[in-house]
Amino acid sequence: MAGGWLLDGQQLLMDAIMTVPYIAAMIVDKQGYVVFVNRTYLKMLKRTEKETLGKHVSEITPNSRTLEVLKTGKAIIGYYWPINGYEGVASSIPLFKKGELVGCLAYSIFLDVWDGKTLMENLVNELNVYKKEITSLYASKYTFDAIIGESQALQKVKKLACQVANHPDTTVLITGESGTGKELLAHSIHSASSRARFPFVKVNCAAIPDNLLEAELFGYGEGAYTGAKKGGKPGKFEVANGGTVFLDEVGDMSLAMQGKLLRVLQEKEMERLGDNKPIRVNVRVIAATNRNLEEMVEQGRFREDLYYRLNVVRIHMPALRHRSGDIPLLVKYLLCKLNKKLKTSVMGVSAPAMERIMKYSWPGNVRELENVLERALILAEMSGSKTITPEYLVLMNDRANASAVSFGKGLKALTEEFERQVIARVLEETDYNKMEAAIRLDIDVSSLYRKIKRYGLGIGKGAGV
Ligand SMILES: Nc1ncnc2c1ncn2[C@@H]1O[C@H](COP(=O)(O)OP(=O)(O)OP(=O)(O)O)[C@@H](O)[C@H]1O
Repeated sequence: MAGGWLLDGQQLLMDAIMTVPYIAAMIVDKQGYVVFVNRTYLKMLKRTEKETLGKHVSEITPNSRTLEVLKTGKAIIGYYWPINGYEGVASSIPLFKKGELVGCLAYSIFLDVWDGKTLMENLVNELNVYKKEITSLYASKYTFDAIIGESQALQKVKKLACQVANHPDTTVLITGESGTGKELLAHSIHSASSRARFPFVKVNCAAIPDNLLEAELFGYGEGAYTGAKKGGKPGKFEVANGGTVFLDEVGDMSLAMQGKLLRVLQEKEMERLGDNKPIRVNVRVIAATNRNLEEMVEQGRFREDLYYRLNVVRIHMPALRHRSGDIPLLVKYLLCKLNKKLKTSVMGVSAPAMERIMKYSWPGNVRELENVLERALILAEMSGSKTITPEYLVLMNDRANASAVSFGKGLKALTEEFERQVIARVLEETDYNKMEAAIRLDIDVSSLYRKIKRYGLGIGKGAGV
């Protein structure tokens, strides 16, 4: 079909173009007579090859700008090209041989015709597969059934959470001590809401340094900084589109980041870093903190306007010591869960061990209970016991012990004892990450190191102090 003046390489290219289903392509010679036309073009023209080859371009497609190109020798890229009821974007490119203009290539991409449609469908299907994968990657892991406890306090929490689940746009603030199940509750709210088939994306605001947190939340554009990924990177707000963003430890966000978050919550729109294209944000925000936000607002450490934006529905997770009636149920549930995880078969807890568990104050709440039981279970299994007895329970600040220790001690010694226990607990909870522990304790890292040395707490992972 091509004219005889084409080079071998060009011939190969033309053969390829000939078979591409969604590109309409035509070549005319320098006078404007058709010397090449592909199948897609013929379908659009509703002509046969015989009726087209050798005809003048003005007769075949009067809206083409090919003749202009033949006159000027300059390419015209991306012009509007209506033909036979279709609308396309065409380009006309001059062809030269040994510096002399020999013709013009005109082509247009039509995605709404024939195989182009199939291509589009394939792309959409592929996109849906990726969307599904992202959703399952970020699927919420828990429902309300996973929240164990029948105390009145917990029932109240679950009832309120169920109600708010039915309002998928309402921002929720979950407060409570560390380990009380705030994240568990956030997952459950998402799972019970109409956003459940979209992602649940968690961001730990305390664990990420400020300069990285912004990119984590909002993503960055291609040219945001040297070495930025091609095409940029979506932030968690974009990934969660349609679903829920869970901002854990929101009280640990810097004031600067608080301002940026507030803007997104107010305008429901954000921009990637280094990119000024606005992106619509359709997510529910659930924030959680173990800090006293009211106090932080008073001290100027938390923005009042953001506080009100987050505090639309407030759910407080009660501390375990305030609902000790839930402990037996939790122990039963956790033993079952841990036996499965550790492939052990420790069946129960002796009455004296349960008494000790019930008396303990559980400063680390359910997380601490789970950790203590895990250790006890391993110790019991190692000793061949099927029951957890008091000697397998390693408790940090047993109330009974605390009062024994406190008896006859001065305030300074008691304060130090308390400080030691708190630091030990936070270190354990943060997996001995000193940076994170220092942030949680609200002291600087150097003084944390001094205290670790002083109290002999240099145990655990990375504790090279
Ligand atoms: N009511 C509960 N029933 C069963 N498991 C629970 C319950 N509450 C908490 N847990 C378990 O305790 C652990 C800690 O819970 P979670 O991470 O939700 O607490 P959190 O309040 O978000 O803690 P932090 O403030 O430290 O992030 C998890 O393993 C969770 O599954």
